[in-house]
Amino acid sequence: MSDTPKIRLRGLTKAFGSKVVLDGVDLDIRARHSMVILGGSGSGKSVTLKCILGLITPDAGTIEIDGQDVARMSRREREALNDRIGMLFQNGALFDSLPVWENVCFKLLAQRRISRRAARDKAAEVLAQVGLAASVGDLSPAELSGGMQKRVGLARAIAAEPDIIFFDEPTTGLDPIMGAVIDGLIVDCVEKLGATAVSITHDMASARRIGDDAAMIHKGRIVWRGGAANLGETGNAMVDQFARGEREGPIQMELRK
Ligand SMILES: Nc1ncnc2c1ncn2[C@@H]1O[C@H](COP(=O)(O)OP(=O)(O)OP(=O)(O)O)[C@@H](O)[C@H]1O
Repeated sequence: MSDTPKIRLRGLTKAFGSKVVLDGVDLDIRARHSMVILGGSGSGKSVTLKCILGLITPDAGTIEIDGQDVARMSRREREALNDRIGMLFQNGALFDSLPVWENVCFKLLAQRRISRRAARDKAAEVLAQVGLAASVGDLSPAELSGGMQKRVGLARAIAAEPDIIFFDEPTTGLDPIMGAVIDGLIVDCVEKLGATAVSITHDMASARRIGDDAAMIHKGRIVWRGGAANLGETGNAMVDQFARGEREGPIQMELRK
């Protein structure tokens, strides 16, 4: 079973009206590895993630997690799977009505896996991992800077020690040093927690730091897959143009409809 990918996508297709966004996405994501998904704006990265998360139902194709087709799961099985998934949303997506510590331990509290007293201690511990003082736990998310909100979002994503973690633009809006700190935490999630990480990023330095594997999506299809370390020098003209941010190359900017 060790060769079974953590996540296996085959022929994933999704259209919104007449607009085909995913056009047969095939992708294997290795267990306990970090995969970075690259692609231009509007290429279908977030829609792919939302399909895996069960937030969007694909029109066709299969999604297998640990070899199990998610479309065939009972509601209870799907819920159990979701409990094993952590997600860092692009904007943090914190609940403003709850203090930071409750945000961090939201899932553990909702599942009654932890008492409120223990949750405060757990929140302090996880906040320290992302470089925030325990006192931040008593603040409201509205009182935090964007970068702090991002770190709290990361703390929330890892607090329940998930098996799979999705990161949507984890370093956007952070200063370069904090970006490197967050990258280090993502690597730790994989190396220390044994999680499988899937990240969407436009930050190539970050992609090289956090990724074992990388895949590029273009016009709703995976057009390349390889190691993340050599992004920019892969020999694939499309990937290298994208990774180097060059205007000239096979990818032409299209007017957005
Ligand atoms: N719920 C939806 N209804 C209609 N169209 C949608 C919906 N979600 C996404 N789209 C469209 O699907 C296309 C792909 O969107 P997606 O969010 O996956 O892009 P992306 O690759 O993540 O881009 P970016 O890097 O800009 O975030 C876009 O054209 C978007 O407008």
